[in-house]
Amino acid sequence: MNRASPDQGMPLSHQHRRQLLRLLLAFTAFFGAIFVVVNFFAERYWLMTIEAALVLLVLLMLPIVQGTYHLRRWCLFYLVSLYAATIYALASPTTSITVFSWVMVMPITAHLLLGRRWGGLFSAFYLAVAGGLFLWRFGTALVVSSPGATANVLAVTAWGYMFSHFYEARRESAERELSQQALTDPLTGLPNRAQLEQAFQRAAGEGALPLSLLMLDLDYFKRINDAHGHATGDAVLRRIAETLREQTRQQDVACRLGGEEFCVLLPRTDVSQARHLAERLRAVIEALRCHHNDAVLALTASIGVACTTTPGEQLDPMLHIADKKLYEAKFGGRNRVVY
Ligand SMILES: Nc1nc2c(ncn2[C@@H]2O[C@H](COP(=O)(O)OP(=O)(O)OP(=O)(O)O)[C@@H](O)[C@H]2O)c(=O)[nH]1
Repeated sequence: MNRASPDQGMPLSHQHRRQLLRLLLAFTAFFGAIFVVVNFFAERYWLMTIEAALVLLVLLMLPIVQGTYHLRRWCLFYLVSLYAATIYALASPTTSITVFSWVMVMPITAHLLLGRRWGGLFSAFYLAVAGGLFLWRFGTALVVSSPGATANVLAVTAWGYMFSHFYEARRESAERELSQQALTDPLTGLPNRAQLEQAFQRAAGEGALPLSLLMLDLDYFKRINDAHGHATGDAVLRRIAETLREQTRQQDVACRLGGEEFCVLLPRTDVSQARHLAERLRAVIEALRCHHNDAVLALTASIGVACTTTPGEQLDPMLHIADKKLYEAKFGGRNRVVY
């Protein structure tokens, strides 16, 4: 059986982070190997061993992160390993002051891998430790004697931190907004077909059986558009959406499939409960009084009901059945429920 991609159904950033982590692992292996050699000739054997261990670790991680479903854990593991190795290098009395240049890239790395909140916390912790180690190794005398150099280093580090923090905050909110737009019908604000698919997978995954589905289509909607204009038709669709929201339970998912066709997913609902709700919806829609100028628009809906008790059921066959029942309702004279 084909395994689904580990990024399927995840935010886009998940896929980006996977690629970024792989790139970082390759970089770490490459530069780590260089430092193993450098430290060997500098006779810093402990540091050389730690760097060799880091190289080995990242090489082992490379194939794992490609298919893991626990990407966040691996990002954390990588960062902790990188932090530990570099902190050891910062603390080693024999390394040069330039080893502290690594500190500047850590906030960017942590933010891009872990996001605004955890990336921010991780980098703040790392910067505090690195600052402490710097003072411990070189004392305040160096800071006082070269204020220009100190200001440069502090400014670049703070710059990197603020830039990545702000960038991640904006990126996260843009991603939230985009995914909300991609899952919502703009006219009615109801979930769209893509969100129905997700809700169905979730309900099926949780074993919320029996699972029912109502397919609802307004009758002779074209006549409303033709007689009163498209804007009135839109207002009617929004009113129907409101009615569906009011009449359904919190766990139900009412969505607009397109045109004047709606669907309601009913987890843990058997066919008789679903039929009951469908009859109620039909009656409420029939009793709705939508006003246009001085006219009162008469609305009715036909509803098809499908229900499953089978674990692992898919959305498409259920939609197909509900659609067939809806067609029977239309064919049988409209303003009725068929189950
Ligand atoms: N106002 C408005 N009309 C829409 C929208 N989407 C589709 N429609 C219209 O919905 C109408 C659907 O017409 P039909 O498919 O013939 O259905 P109907 O008139 O409801 O007839 P039956 O379903 O057979 O009862 C068409 O006139 C479409 O232009 C929309 O977003 N807004």
